[in-house]
Amino acid sequence: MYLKEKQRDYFGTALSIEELDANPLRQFIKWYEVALETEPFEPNAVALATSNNQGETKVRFVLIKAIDDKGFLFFTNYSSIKGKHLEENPKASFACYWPTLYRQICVSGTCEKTSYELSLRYFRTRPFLSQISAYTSPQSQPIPSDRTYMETLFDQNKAKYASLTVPMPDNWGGYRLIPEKVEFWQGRENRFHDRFLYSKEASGQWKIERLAP
Ligand SMILES: Cc1cc2nc3c(=O)[nH]c(=O)nc-3n(C[C@H](O)[C@H](O)[C@H](O)COP(=O)(O)O)c2cc1C
Repeated sequence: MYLKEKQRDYFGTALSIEELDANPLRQFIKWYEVALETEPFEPNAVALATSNNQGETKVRFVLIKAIDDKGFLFFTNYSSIKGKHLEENPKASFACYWPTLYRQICVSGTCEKTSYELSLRYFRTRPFLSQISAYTSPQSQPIPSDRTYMETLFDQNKAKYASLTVPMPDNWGGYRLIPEKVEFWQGRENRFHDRFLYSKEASGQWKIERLAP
């Protein structure tokens, strides 16, 4: 059965090599700032793909919380499936799609854990109840099917830490995805898109190539 679609043509404006920043992280930020204005929800949501050393793969969404001069930062539970995958195989990719702009960005590279200090600094910026949630949840572990089990734990921890600092769990923190390839995709009319791929060369320089749509 074919799916009913809400298909549309893409009317993005031309993207040329001249307007691209030499650094893909800066180019990402340039596009992100536009997406912040046009996307109704969470332009920092990206589909993150990981795999283990058996070749099993999984993709799921995370929020990119920061970009520094090395890469893209997201935060999670290190005992989750992504955490276990990245322990075995630090290679990962993510893609984001900004429909209002007809734009996609695909990033692949290698993940490293952020420092304890950086993870803690971010953990402390989270609202109290989000800290309680991270503290309470053994993310991605099977738990009793009745939701009251987690809600009881949540309420107990909320009461326990009401006037205390919530400890950041030992297995919670950030990853930095250090890019090796970054592709900027601008949807154009008749599926005749503009695509530019940045590849990191051994010298550390970025090479930029146009790809066929
Ligand atoms: C829009 C969106 C953003 C999300 N952001 C995060 C995030 O930043 N960190 C996180 O651990 N999970 C986030 N999640 C939940 C993950 O998709 C996933 O369910 C969870 O991390 C467990 O994944 P894993 O077992 O594959 O590691 C988000 C989900 C959605 C839909």
